[in-house]
Amino acid sequence: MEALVAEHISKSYPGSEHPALDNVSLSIQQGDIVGILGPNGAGKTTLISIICGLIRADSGKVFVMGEPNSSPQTKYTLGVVPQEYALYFDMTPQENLRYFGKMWGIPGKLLQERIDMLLQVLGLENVKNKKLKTFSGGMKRRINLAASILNNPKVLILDEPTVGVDVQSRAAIIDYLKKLNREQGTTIIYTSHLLAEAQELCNQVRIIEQGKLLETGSPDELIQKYEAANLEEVFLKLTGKTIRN
Ligand SMILES: Nc1ncnc2c1ncn2[C@@H]1O[C@H](COP(=O)(O)OP(=O)(O)OP(=O)(O)O)[C@@H](O)[C@H]1O
Repeated sequence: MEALVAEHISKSYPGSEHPALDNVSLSIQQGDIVGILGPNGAGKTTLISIICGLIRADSGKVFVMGEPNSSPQTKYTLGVVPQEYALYFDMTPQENLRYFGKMWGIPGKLLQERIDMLLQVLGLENVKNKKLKTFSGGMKRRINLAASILNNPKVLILDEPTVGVDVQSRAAIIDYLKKLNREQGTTIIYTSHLLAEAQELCNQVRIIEQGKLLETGSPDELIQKYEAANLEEVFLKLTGKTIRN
């Protein structure tokens, strides 16, 4: 079954010359780890925001686990880790996670077990009683991730989760995403412009540029198709540009 289907999504922001998304369709199978890859401004955040229902597309439809993304069910099946922190900096990791857990209606004992597990696997045990305002960006990202997965979503979407984080946090995040996928079968969809990281993490990638979906496939399929050494080279052959230009 498909975890996510997006059909013919288009979106133009008022006043901009080019559409942010131009007729993008995606189909993502349950249990996949999918990288939505493209340079800055490609339309990744816009696409994710539409999938999550944060902004409206001009046209097109999105289904999550077979249900329209506007259905109340989606609140429980879809988890989102935004680029910005949705956290309280005057509270500790424990307090933040308890707050979010209560919001989800997770019963107290189960909630504490989940919080303890997440703090441990994300390497935050030793700072669990310190206020977030003293934390590095990478540590805040890890708590952002923990807050978004407390509710055990079937589909998890992350917007550039490893950008600007320290090496240790990056490894903790990547390892945890792999574990979540392996052990719970969580479908993981993440945006990135880090092609080497995506090549290592993802079994499927979608390449977007200037609002258009350019390629779909596994990293190996695309590397073969473009006779490339890696995904960086696939992107170069596909667009004539490096991803950072
Ligand atoms: N609120 C907005 N108003 C007007 N234009 C916007 C808005 N948000 C994004 N855009 C434009 O839409 C296009 C796609 O932006 P988007 O943020 O979706 O790309 P992105 O791939 O996520 O890039 P980044 O990696 O920089 O976040 C860009 O040209 C951007 O300037």
